[in-house]
Amino acid sequence: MTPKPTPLLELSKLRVEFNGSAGRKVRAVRDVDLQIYEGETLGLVGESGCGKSTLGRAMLRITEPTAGAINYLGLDITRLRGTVFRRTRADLQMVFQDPFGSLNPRRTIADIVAEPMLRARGMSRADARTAVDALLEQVGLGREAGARRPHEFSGGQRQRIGIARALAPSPRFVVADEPVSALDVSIQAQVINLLTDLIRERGLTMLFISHDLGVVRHIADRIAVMYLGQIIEIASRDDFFAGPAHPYGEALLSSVPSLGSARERIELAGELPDPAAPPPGCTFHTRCRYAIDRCTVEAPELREVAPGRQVRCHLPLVPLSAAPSSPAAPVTKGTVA
Ligand SMILES: Nc1ncnc2c1ncn2[C@@H]1O[C@H](COP(=O)(O)OP(=O)(O)OP(=O)(O)O)[C@@H](O)[C@H]1O
Repeated sequence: MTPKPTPLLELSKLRVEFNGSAGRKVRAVRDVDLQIYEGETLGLVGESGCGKSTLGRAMLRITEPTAGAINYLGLDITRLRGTVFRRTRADLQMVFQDPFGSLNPRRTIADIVAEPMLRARGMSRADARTAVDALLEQVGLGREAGARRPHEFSGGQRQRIGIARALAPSPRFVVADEPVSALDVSIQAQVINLLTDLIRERGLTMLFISHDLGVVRHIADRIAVMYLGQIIEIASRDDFFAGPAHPYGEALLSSVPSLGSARERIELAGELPDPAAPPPGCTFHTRCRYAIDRCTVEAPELREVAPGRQVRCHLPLVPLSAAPSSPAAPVTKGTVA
C-alpha cells in the first residue's frame, strides 16, 4: 500500500465571519477542513459570493480567520506572531485578480518585484537586482520591463508583474484568486500557460480560485467545490469532469456545454441564499432538484464516497463503489490552445 501523502497545508475547522448589516453575522467560511498536497494545484470553484476569496485570503491571514487552524509544516499559522509569522508568511503568496489595484503606480517594476526579496528574504540589493532580472525574463516580460511603471503595461502584462511579485520571495504555496477573469480570453490562455509552466518548473503548490470551470480544467489536479461557505465536493479533476458527485457541481458543469458534458442543462433555481441566514439542513436543499425531506432538516457531513473523493450530500450522484483515484496522483495538465 502506498503511504498517504502529507499535506503541505491543512485547514481544520477554518471559519471566517464578518459583521453584516443590522448586527447580523455573515458566515463567509464555515468550518472548512481541507488538505492541500505538495506540488498539486487545487481548483476552488463555486458561484460568486460562496466564499472562495475569503477562504483564500484567510489561508494567508490577509483576512484574519475567526476560528480554526491552518497547519503549515507543523506550525499553526493562525497562532504565529511577529518575525516568525512574517518569515513563514513569505512562503505563502497571493496572485490577485486585479494586479493594477495592488501595484504601486509610482514605483518601477524592478522596485515592486525586489521589495519582497529585500524585506521578506533579506537579500542584498545586488542579489535582488539579478533575481528580479531573471524573474522578469521567466514571466515573459524581459528585464527591460524593470525600469518602467505599472501604467505602461496592458492587463495581461500587469498580471505577469503580479505573478513575478508573488514569486519574488520564492514561495512554496500560492493562492491565485481569479487571476485571469479580468483578461481577454486570448490573453487568459497565455497567462494560464505561464502559470502551468511556473508550477512545474518551481514545484509550486497552488490554490487556484475561479468561477470558470473551463479555466480550472486546464490547470487543476483536484477540484474543491464551495457553496455558502462550505466545501461540498472534492474530487480529482478527471473524476469531477466525468461527473460531479454533488447536485450543485452537476448544475455548475451542465451550464458549460463547451466542456463536452452531454448532459441536459440544469437550471439552478433561485439565488445563492443569504450567508447571514443559511437554510437549515443541507444548505443547498432550497435549489436542489433531488432534495428529500431529510435534506431540509439534517445537515450532511463531508464524507468519502470513493478514495480521494468526498461529498457533502445525503444522495451523492456517484455510486459508493466509484473507481478509486488518488488525491495527490500526478495528472498531466493540458496546455490551453
Ligand atoms: N469584508 C467583508 N465584510 C462583509 N461581508 C463580506 C466581506 N467580504 C466578503 N463578504 C461576504 O462574504 C461572502 C463571501 O464572499 P467572497 O468574496 O469570499 O465570495 P466569492 O466566492 O469569492 O465571490 P466573488 O467571486 O464574487 O469574489 C459574500 O456574502 C460577501 O458579501
